[in-house]
Amino acid sequence: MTLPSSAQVQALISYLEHEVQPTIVLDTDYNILAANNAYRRQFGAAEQAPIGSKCYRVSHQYAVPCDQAGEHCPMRKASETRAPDRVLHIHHTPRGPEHVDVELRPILDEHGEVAAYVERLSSVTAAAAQPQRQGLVGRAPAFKAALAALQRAAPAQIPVLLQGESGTGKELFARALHESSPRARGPLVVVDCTGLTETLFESELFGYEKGAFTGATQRKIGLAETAHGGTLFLDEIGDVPLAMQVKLLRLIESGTFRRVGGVEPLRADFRLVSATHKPLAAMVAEGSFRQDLYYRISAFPVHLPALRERADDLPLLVESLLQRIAGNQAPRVDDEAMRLLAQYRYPGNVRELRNILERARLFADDGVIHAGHLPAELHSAAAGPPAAPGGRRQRRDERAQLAHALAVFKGTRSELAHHLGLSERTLYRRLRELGLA
Ligand SMILES: Nc1ncnc2c1ncn2[C@@H]1O[C@H](COP(=O)(O)OP(=O)(O)OP(=O)(O)O)[C@@H](O)[C@H]1O
Repeated sequence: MTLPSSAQVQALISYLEHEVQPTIVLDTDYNILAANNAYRRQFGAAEQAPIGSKCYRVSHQYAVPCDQAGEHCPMRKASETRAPDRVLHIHHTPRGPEHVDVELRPILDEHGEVAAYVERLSSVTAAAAQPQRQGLVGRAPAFKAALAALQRAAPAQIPVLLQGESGTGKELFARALHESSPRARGPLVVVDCTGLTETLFESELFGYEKGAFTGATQRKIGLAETAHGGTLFLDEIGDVPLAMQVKLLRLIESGTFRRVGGVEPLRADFRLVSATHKPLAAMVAEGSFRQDLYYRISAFPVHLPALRERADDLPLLVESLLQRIAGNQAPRVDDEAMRLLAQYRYPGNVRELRNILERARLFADDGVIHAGHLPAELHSAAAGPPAAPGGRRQRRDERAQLAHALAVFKGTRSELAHHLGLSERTLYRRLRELGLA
């Protein structure tokens, strides 16, 4: 393989020097040949370019290329396809580990062989890979897949559907998507579609004119109008009454609506993000959700993993949540307590973990959370048979955990739901599904 002549490399480097995005030039053996000004500022140690170093050593502190360390290597793929590749990696940076969007382009020589690569990097601000006091944190593969999807969807206008169990961070993801989009300066308007009657839903979403109904003493602007120039987030869209779904469809398709009691068609320009924990496709099949609306809202579906699907993230989440709950007084978690936390299956996901930690830290007089500070269901989960993959075993575990919580919890169902990090409705649904109601 011929390397580009040094004059060619120099021309390329001088072209890239003033690119605003951090960029490096690599040879085919993973050596960094050059790094531009933006790279030195953002990723260079003491603003120095790591010329001559291997990229996997600099970015990952690996001794071998990424693909030999179990990660996707964009260079390997681009050398096979001779086409650009883009991946989300966790890079070692002067600020600690960070999610980085890596875009790699092969430079071909006159024989069509790859002679060098240009790699552009951008720090992902939507989520952190190290403990953080706010926003999304995570680094497990299932979390990275959801984050990579968010990165792809954010710059576009495409409607996004976030699907995940209660407490998986759907609202936090919607916020991150909005903040990473070109509409970040516009409003993010959250509509909770749960428990709204038809009339209430319509007046909330579209607003009403003065005198539209008894009590409408003045005009009210609806949430769709408020979202103009920003993002409209319809949380729990599976709960929208059938009769309202057609009006919602019209709003989404044409961007137009009428205030209740109004005649004038109005227009709102927003980006639509929806979320649900419900199986919308199955609801379409049984006729409780409109198929046309489903296709409209689900152009870009994103699966948000349950906490048990991203068990590697537990220590990172525990540390972040404790910082959020207790600030500088955040307690430590001892090994036995961490072992119990790691074995539990969290039907209420991150919200349930947060509630468990919020309670446990009130017992941590010596600044350490011990196993005895954790609720009974975590102890019984640890005493049970080891969890094995597979739906039936998982269902059995969840059933045992919920049955135990029901038996030992002293408060009301609504307090139990809060304790488990579930909404009351979700708790009732789970109990019904698991035959415990
Ligand atoms: N990846 C994450 N990193 C940090 N915190 C998280 C993460 N995911 C969820 N949380 C926290 O868990 C709690 C629940 O998150 P959120 O309300 O976004 O979930 P949800 O899926 O919208 O829940 P629901 O379906 O019940 O409305 C919040 O306190 C949120 O900050």
